[in-house]
Amino acid sequence: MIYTLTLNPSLDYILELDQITLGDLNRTKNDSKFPGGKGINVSQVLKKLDVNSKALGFIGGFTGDYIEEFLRTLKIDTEFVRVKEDTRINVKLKSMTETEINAKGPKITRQNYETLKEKIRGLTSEDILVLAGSIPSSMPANTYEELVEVCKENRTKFVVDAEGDLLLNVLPFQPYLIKPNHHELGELFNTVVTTAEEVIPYGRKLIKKGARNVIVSLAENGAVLINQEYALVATAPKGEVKSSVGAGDSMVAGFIAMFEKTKSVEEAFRFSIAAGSATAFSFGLCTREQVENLLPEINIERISFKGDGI
Ligand SMILES: Nc1ncnc2c1ncn2[C@@H]1O[C@H](COP(=O)(O)OP(=O)(O)O)[C@@H](O)[C@H]1O
Ligand SMILES: O=P(O)(O)OC[C@H]1O[C@](O)(COP(=O)(O)O)[C@@H](O)[C@@H]1O
Repeated sequence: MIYTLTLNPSLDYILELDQITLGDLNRTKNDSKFPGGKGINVSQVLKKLDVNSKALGFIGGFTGDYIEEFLRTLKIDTEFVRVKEDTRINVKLKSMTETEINAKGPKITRQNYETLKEKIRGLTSEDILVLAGSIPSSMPANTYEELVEVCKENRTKFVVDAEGDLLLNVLPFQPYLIKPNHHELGELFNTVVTTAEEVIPYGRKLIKKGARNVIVSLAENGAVLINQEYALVATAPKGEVKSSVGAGDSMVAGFIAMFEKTKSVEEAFRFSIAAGSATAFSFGLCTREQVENLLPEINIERISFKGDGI
């Protein structure tokens, strides 16, 4: 079974405006609400790709009710731990550029955390856990390390999509896949990386630290997959971006869905890019049909590291 873990779910509130003036009254052209948070998005895209998963994490208040109800109508299994405060609302401003304001999230008590941890202890070597997104600020900074340690003990394969130290600190536990975007990769090494060529050496450093596969996404410039043996450099399809919220999460879901089916890293990678772009070209998340239509537009070049050391 695939489990997704969203410690900090969100109700994403997407506001479209022609332009935004700070300090002034602004009115929207369109607005929409989506249940979000990285793991929840992964579960939703998996479902669209006909793959079942169970969503775990913390949920609270009226925003939490909305998310649970939404997932129920999509027939996505959930086993959330209820918390007292409301699940956060993340504001996404879309005008000439995209601006995001992600809230810090509700208070999580020690007891809430223990209840969640008990669920993670129940996973086995047959399961995959996707740990995705930020952690509420009331939780200890080493939360992900503690959880992946449990995975390691139970030989549960795990995938991590998180930023900064949250990501760096899980690497010694050998995540099967991590997916920083190029900004996040640069921040890990106090530098700026923009091209596939610049990404590869830093991606290899993450492999050296323990990751099995690294996908670095480059938005409209595609993505690079790096592992011990090779790098795959892929282009992204061209299209009109409606909202790129959830594009990265769609990549993670696309990779897992196709890898489970074919066990081919290259096919899974191609599918993951198509899923990311299909979401960027939609309001909300991609559909299977949109993903399949984009597959022929993706070119992948393989660079072998044989005899190159790491
Ligand atoms: N403007 C775009 N045009 C085409 N594809 C895009 C665009 N933006 C995002 N994507 C697709 O979504 C993937 C993830 O996007 P990115 O913005 O890098 O990740 P994240 O959402 O994690 O920040 C990219 O690798 C690409 O396949
Ligand atoms: O947990 P974080 O890092 O605050 O991110 C949460 C946000 O990420 C999202 O899951 C989108 O992520 P991506 O655009 O990286 O795929 C939103 O739905 C949500 O608002």
